[in-house]
Amino acid sequence: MTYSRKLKITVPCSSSNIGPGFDVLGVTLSLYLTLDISIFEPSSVKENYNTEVVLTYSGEGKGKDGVPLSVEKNLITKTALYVLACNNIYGFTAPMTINVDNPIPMGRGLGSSGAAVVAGVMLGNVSGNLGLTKDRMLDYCLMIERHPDNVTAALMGGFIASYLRELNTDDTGIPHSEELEKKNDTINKFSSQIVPERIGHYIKLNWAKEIKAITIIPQFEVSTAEAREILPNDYNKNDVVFNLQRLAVLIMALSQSPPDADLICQAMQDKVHQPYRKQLIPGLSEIITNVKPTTHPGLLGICLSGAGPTILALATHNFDNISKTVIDMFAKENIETVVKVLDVVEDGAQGCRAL
Ligand SMILES: Nc1ncnc2c1ncn2[C@@H]1O[C@H](COP(=O)(O)OP(=O)(O)OP(=O)(O)O)[C@@H](O)[C@H]1O
Ligand SMILES: N[C@@H](CCO)C(=O)O
Repeated sequence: MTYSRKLKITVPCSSSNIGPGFDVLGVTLSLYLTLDISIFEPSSVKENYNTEVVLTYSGEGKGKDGVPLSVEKNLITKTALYVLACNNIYGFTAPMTINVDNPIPMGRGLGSSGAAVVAGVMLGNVSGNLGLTKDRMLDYCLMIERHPDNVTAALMGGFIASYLRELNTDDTGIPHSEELEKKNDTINKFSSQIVPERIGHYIKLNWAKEIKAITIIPQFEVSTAEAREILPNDYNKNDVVFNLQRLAVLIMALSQSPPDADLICQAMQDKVHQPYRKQLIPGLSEIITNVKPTTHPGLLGICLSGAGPTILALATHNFDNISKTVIDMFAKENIETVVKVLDVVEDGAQGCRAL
C-alpha cells in the first residue's frame, strides 16, 4: 500500500477546577498527547476500513494496561467513529496506521480523557474530510465529555472559563467510555445523529506569566466517573456562594502580575468537590490545609487537579521545596508520586499535515 498523506495531531493536557471553578475553569499545560497518522490509498471500494486501521502506543503511554487497541473500543478511535457516524460515514474511509504517544497519565486528573476525546474528534474530522471548525469540534467533544473544562481547554488552549448550555432530553451522545462499555452501546446507535450546535460557550482568560504549574502525580488512578458519582446532588446555599465569590476573585487574581499569593491562596478554596473527594485521595485534606504561601515562599495556592488524585500547586519559584513537602505527605500514606513542573500554554490542539 502507498500512503497518501501523513498527519500529526497534538493535544495538550489540562488541569481543571483550580479550586472553586468546578466544571468551569480549565488551564492547558505543556504535556502533549500526539497521534502520528499515515493514511493509505484504499486498494478497493469497501464499506469501511476499520479492520485495516492499526493502532499502536509508544513512548510513556506504551502498553498502558487497559487501553484497548480495538478501534471500536479505544476512546480516541471510538470518538472518531462517532463523529463519522454523525455525518453518515460508517467507519474509517481508508487504511491507516495511528501511533499514539501519550505521556499524559490516565485517571490522574490531568485531562487524559479530555485530550483523547479532542484527538478523536480531530481524527474523525480529517478521516471524513468534514472540514469542521474548532468551535464545531467542541460540540462533538461536549456530546462525549459533558464537563466542558478539560476538553475546551485542550481544544482552544490557555486559561479558559466555559459552560455547557442546557441540552434537551433527546440530545444523546456517547457517554464517557466507561459508561458506554457498561451499556455495550455500539457506534452505529448514533448513526446520522444531528449534533446540536453551539453547545459549549467559553472565554479565554489572562494568566500571569510568572505562574507555573507544579503537578504532583500519585501512582494510582481515580476514575472521573467515580469522583463525580461521590458528589452530592444538592448543596447548601452558603457553600455555593462560598465558591462563587472565590471563583470571581480567583479569575482576576491569576491574571495580575506580580501575583498576590495571599489573595490567590484564599480564592483557591473550595466547598463543592474537594471535601467529598478526600475519601478517595489519602493525604488530600492535610496537603490542602497545611501547604500554604506562609509556609512555602513561592507558592501561590494548591488544589486537586481535576477529579484527582494529582495535586496542582501554582507557584512562581521554590518548586522543589513545595513539591517535596507534598511528596512527603503522600509518602506518609504509602503513596508514591511523580512530579512534573509544567507551563501554561496558549495554543490548544493542533492538527497538521506532517512533512
Ligand atoms: N490517550 C488515551 N487513549 C485511550 N484512552 C484514553 C486515553 N486517555 C484516557 N483514556 C481513557 O480515559 C480514562 C481516564 O479518564 P478519566 O476521565 O477517568 O481520567 P482523567 O481524564 O485522567 O482525569 P480528569 O478527567 O479528572 O482529568 C482511561 O482509563 C481510558 O479509558
Ligand atoms: N470538573 C471535572 C473535571 C474532571 O477532570 C470534575 O472535577 O469532575
